[in-house]
Formats: sequence, structure tokens, C-alpha cells
Amino acid sequence: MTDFIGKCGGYAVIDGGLATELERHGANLNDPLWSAKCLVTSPQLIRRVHLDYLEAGANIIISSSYQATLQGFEAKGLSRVEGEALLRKSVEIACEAREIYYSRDAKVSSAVIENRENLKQHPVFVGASVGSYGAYLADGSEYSGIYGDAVTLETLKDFHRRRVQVLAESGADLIAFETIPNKLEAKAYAELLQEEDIKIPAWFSFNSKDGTNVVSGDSISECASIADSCKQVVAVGINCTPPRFIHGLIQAIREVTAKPILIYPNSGETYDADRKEWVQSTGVVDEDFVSYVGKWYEAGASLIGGCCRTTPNTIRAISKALSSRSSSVTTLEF
Ligand code: MET
Ligand SMILES: [Zn+2]
Repeated sequence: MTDFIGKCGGYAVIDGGLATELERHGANLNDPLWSAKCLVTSPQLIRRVHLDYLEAGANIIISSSYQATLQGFEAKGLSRVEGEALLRKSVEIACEAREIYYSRDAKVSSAVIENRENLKQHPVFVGASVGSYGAYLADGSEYSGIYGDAVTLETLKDFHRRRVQVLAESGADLIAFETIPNKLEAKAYAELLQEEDIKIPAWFSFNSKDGTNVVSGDSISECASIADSCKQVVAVGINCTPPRFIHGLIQAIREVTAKPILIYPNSGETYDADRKEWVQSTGVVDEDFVSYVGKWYEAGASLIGGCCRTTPNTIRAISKALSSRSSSVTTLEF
């Protein structure tokens, strides 16, 4: 990951919200599979949204498998084989978007050499998303992190095992464990990566609703330490959390790990899990979001993007803010 970040110019831009962007384009995601529903109903729309994020400056695009689980597909009457094929498809769609992006780039540039340079400046990784067990429950419990005593470390490992194996062999560059709500699930992922000898790297991304702990109340330091001790984990951070909480969380994570820190906050709006909708007017507009970016970078985050309700415009603004920042730093150094 450090190498990739270096190739990107010292920081890498992560994409923005996928599910909420699919909705903005008219997809109805009111379904236990959420964005993964589009794997069946509108794969072209997923590809288009990935492409929009690449055009906006993203170096890392995250697949539509957040809520795609074999158990969820089975509940819809799909077989194990069909479910595994859909998991792979989520990564294939993202890889296709990357191909299209590169070929468009190649067309714009007539000189081959110049084009090679462009590609070097815009490396792209595809992350295979793994949402938490709470996301599969589709009852908002990835925002409470409370699974109850019946859910043990083994339950979580068994729940995630096959999906992680399939995604690890799907052609993705890394596994993006997203919106991890508690310590138990982080531990389950770390043990799975080791037990299954997963060959591609992973990142662990937690969510918080108070800026001190992850949503379950477990301390961010303990959660980030689990990520730090797992050798396959190449970056650790926070997603789907209001921007105002991010700075303190970066500082807490920095104290327990030297691994790259990733952050992709949501727009700051609140999600009403009962009504299954976002409460507008509680969030920050793109300009405000971007005013935070330099501070997050200075605090130690080197992978920065957006989560729910952020759009390609947010990512364009982040990308611009970071590039003007690094060019002004370069000027100062000269
Ligand atoms: C609830 S967080 C969702 C993360 C996922 N990568 C998405 O943007 O759809
Ligand atoms: Zn989100």
C-alpha cells in the first residue's frame, strides 16, 4: 500500500458513496441486498458510477459487494454457485470500469509515451468490499455494533469465510473491510485472513458516532491495534462517520499504528434506520467537507475519500484540494 500511495503522489484518493450514488441515479435499493441488488438489476449503472468516480480523480474504487453475501443471495432463492458468481461479478464490474477509464485516457492522448506517463500518475486499485454482519442483517446494526451474546467470534468467522475466500480470488487488488462496528468483528476478520492464508492485502475501516469509540462503544485504539497486528492489513481507518469526528480518530489511530491511515467519511447527514432514509440538512456541503481535507492529511491520513451521500463532485473537490496542497508544499520546499 505504501508503494501504491507513493506512485499516486504521496496520497491516494478513495471513491465516494456507491449505494447512495446508485440511488441518486434512480436505483431503488430498499432491499436486504441494498446496493448488491444492482448486480442483478443494473450492472451497467454500477459500472457507470465507478467510472464517474475514476473521472473525478479516485485511485481506489470499491466494489458493490458491501451487502452482497452468500446468505443474503440464498434468502433470495439463488444457489451457492450463483451467489459466488455475483460476488465475482461485483469485482469484474469495477475492473471493467478501470479498463474503460484507461482506454479513454489512451484515446485522449495521441503520444504513447505521454499516455504511459498519465497512467503512472493515476494508478487505480480495485477494492473488494466486505460489509459487516450487521450490514447483512439490514436492520441498521452496523451503526450500533450490538449483535447480542448469541453472536460469537466463530459465528462471525463462519459467516464471512466463504465470501472472503471468493473475493480474494476475484482479481481485486485488496479486500476493503468496511464499516466495522465492533472489536469482535475486527478480530474475526484478522483471524480469517490468517487462517485462510488470504493472499491479497486488506484494509480495516471502522465507523464511529462519537469521535472516540467505534459505534459499539469499543475503543478505537483497541480496534486499530487488532488491525495493526494482522500482517495482511495494509491500512486502517474510518468510514461512514461524520466529518467532524474524523480528526480526533486519526490521532487516536496514529498512536497505535504506523500503517497508512484511510478515511472516507459520510456527508455528515444522519441515517434514520427505521425509516430507511437519510435526514437532510444535518450534513456538510462539498466545500465544507473539503475544508477538512488538508487537516486530515496533516494529521496523518494518506488515503482520503467519501462514503454515503458523497458524490463524484465531492471526490473531485477532495482530489483538487489534495493536489493543490501537495503542489504548494513542493513549491515551498524548493
Ligand atoms: C454503509 S457504508 C457503505 C459503503 C459502500 N462502499 C458504499 O459506498 O456503498
Ligand atoms: Zn457509508
